[in-house]
Amino acid sequence: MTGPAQPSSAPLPLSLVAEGPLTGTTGVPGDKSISHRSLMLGALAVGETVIDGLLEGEDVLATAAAMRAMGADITRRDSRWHVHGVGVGGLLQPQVALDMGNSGTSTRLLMGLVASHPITATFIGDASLSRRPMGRVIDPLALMGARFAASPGGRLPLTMTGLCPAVPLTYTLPVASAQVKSAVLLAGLNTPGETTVIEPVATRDHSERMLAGFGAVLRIEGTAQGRAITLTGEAELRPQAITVPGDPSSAAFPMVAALVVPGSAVTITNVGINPTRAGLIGVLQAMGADIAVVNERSVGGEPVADLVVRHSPLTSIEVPPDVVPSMVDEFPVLFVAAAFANGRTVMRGLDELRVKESDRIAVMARGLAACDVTVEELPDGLIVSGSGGEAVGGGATIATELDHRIAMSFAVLGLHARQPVTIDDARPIATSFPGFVAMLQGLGAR
Ligand SMILES: O=C(O)C1=C[C@@H](OP(=O)(O)O)[C@@H](O)[C@H](O)C1
Ligand SMILES: C=C(OP(=O)(O)O)C(=O)O
Repeated sequence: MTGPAQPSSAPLPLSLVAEGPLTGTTGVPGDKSISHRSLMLGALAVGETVIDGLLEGEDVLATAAAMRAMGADITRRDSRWHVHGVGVGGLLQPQVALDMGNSGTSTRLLMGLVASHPITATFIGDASLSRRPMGRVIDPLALMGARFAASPGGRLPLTMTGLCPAVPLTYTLPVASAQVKSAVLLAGLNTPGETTVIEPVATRDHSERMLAGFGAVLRIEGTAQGRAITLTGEAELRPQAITVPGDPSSAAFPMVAALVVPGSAVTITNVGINPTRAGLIGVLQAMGADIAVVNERSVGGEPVADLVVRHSPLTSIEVPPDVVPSMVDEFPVLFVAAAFANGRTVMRGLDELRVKESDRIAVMARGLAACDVTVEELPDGLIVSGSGGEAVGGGATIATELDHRIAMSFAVLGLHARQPVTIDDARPIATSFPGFVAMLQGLGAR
């Protein structure tokens, strides 16, 4: 098996500054979670699925390449993506290793798909992805009958062979993870009988919404153990026309930038506000942020709104741990907002941040300290003592550790720092937010 894929180009240092307020209106690229799922389900429907607003980031392009390698026909024409699927049960044996790049979502969801097809697939990824735990999906998928040869610690590179027909399963999630939930449900699509996932804590529900939209039979019940999602297997999916809303996890960056740069007023249009994703808005509002959620509507079965964000004095709070799943990817940039708040912002229950593209608690704690922000790292969180709205020290070069959210978070911190903040490598930003720098420049950053 091959080792982690290496980036081909040279590191790209980045430093952004704001010499005045950020102003204007911007959109953000399509939702990454929804984009992955639209390609995967389109690839399992017979007929043509057309996708508008797909995120053309590297993570989603890795999913597209893998679905092509397993038989789907996926093309981009007239700024739309056209997917001709193979039908549930129709995935072909890939002839090459599936290169997942930096993307945990691609890897874990595709492992679910492979698990109930009679094919063997090898998954590889970059150095960051090759450190991330896959045991959390291997465990339930092995119970369904898939076989695995993984690298030590249940990591990539790994090769797996699916079982067809697979064994239906009732599985209670041991970690709050939409990726694990989705992997089991996707495996259930080509499995006879009913597959049930019970989640003690609700996680993002894009898979459930989209499976229902494609015509799968799905039942969702509240139980004493949590939310139980039951999928009837051997499903037939009908192709769809999908419009992908803007990604709230990407909108988080201009949102926090506008809050912390004095005098700013920014409108972010077409942002997904699915309650299982929108936790950051409420947390920032509880800190005193002036964020108006306007023009609420529904796009492709998902709630969407425009966000009008004005520079605001922020006050520290203790963030309730039960909001964590609804904003799990937004904590790095919330740490940045906290760096400008008045007082100590306490954030706990963040164990999952340690197994993302980087250890996001440790990497953020180190970088903030290097920029003269006082932080206290906890085993499961971070306490940030803010500046009360003043510019932070800055003046550091941040190691982004192949983590797009670390890179973007420190780019935002640098917008209100006395000395420039330099990101050692901006290339990871392209995994989720191509156009990030141009977006901030459009609002007045330099
Ligand atoms: O299902 C998804 O699309 C995602 C789920 C989350 O991961 P976990 O399931 O590991 O919490 C999130 O961090 C990731 O960016 C996308
Ligand atoms: C954790 C993330 O993504 P993934 O797990 O798909 O790599 C993220 O986008 O912040």
